[in-house]
Amino acid sequence: MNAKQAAGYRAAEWVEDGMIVGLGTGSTAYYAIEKIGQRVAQGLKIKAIATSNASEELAKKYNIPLIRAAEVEHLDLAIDGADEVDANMALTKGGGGALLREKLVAINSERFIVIADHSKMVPHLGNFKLPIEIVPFCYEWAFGQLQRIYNVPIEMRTRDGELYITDNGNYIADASFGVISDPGKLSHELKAMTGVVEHGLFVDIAHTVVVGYEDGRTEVIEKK
Ligand SMILES: O=C(CO)[C@H](O)[C@H](O)COP(=O)(O)O
Repeated sequence: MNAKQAAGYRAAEWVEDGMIVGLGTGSTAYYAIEKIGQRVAQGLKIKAIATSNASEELAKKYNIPLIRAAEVEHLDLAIDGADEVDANMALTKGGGGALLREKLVAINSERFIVIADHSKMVPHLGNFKLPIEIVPFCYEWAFGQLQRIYNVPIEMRTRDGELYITDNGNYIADASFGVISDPGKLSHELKAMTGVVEHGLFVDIAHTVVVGYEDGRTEVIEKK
């Protein structure tokens, strides 16, 4: 058992028969999906929506029935990882590039459970580069605007020497803010920029955080 596995497995216990569940993305969400898959094999009856092509493949591997958004009005539960979790349960997400689908699923879930190994718990967001998803069309303009407004190091994400393309066909710029003193304000500012599709700040969205430790212990933090 490692810290990510401890958190993922613990969160999977919240899943109950009949639920519609959002499946997150990343190495911690992997364990939640694995445990849900094991429970499905034992007879648990749920339906799920995956937040990335990778998680969809994983769900298929574990025979977790997938459902389309048109078939449901909302989700009962979503479980997903995070890159940083601050003292107010605000998050940075999107290290794995799935932030847009992850946010869409999280805000449409009755309960959003974040799973994180203890290293993700921070006093303030900003040490982890903030992923900002931007449209490919004239992306240089949105990128330039971000640089001019915030005057912090920002780089276009690449993979194998090419610009990284999200599951939605967009690009990602990663911004090093250092300390984000007001995540709510920054979240609104970024959302208002033309060319920005979404960003990785999740403010007032998480209901529960499950923190995992190397010895297999977990700590559950509920929103006040
Ligand atoms: O937001 C995400 C993907 O877009 C992930 O949840 C986040 O990057 C954490 O990943 P991991 O569990 O692998 O540390």
